Amino acid sequence: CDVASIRVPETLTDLILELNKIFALDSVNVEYVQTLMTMYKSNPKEWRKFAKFDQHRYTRNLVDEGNGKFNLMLLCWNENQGSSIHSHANSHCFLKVLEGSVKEELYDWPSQHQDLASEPEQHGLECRKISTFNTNEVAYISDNIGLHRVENPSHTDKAVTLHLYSPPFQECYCFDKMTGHSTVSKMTFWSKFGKRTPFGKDCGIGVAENN
Ligand SMILES: O=C(O)CCSS
Ligand SMILES: [Fe+2]
Repeated sequence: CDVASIRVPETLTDLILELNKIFALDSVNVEYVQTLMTMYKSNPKEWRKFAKFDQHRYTRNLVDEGNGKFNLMLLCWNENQGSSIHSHANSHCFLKVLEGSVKEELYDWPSQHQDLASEPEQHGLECRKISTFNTNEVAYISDNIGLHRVENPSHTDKAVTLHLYSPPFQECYCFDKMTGHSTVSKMTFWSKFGKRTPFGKDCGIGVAENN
């Protein structure tokens, strides 16, 4: 895409409006979306109202439902909080860092043909790449790229990330690193549009991991 022709989204509201326009179309231009999300310069004043932290696990806070075409959400990671290894339900997943930085571990899917005679630990998942994304940078993943695990590696600083999933999804697979076994994980929201959702229903992917 011709970067020069992209109108820079000055505010989070601009970005959301532009994303709604883009996803109203039939096909998704991943590079365009990634460029657009990168161009938005994070302004905490615009997203603070969605940023809710939990001492036990990272929180998922719904910001916009993209007219049914995507979910846009703010994830808040206290020090050393992270997700499990997970997939993305055949959807696009864009992740922009709004504050701090996050570490992404990329994994291959477990091989379909597990040699059942071999020991379970030989079915483990191999981390094929580790990346760090800093404020305003945007990561992209989809199931045909692989699985990943995201965490806030800092012992001193929080992290906030903006995630866009299209099509939206409510559950995904999360994987045990040692055995490669997967379970279905239902994903819910700690808050929606800035308001706390009914208590007890909030959970991210898999079990909270404090590294
Ligand atoms: O809880 C989630 O949506 C996964 C965060 S890393 S894409
Ligand atoms: Fe993810």
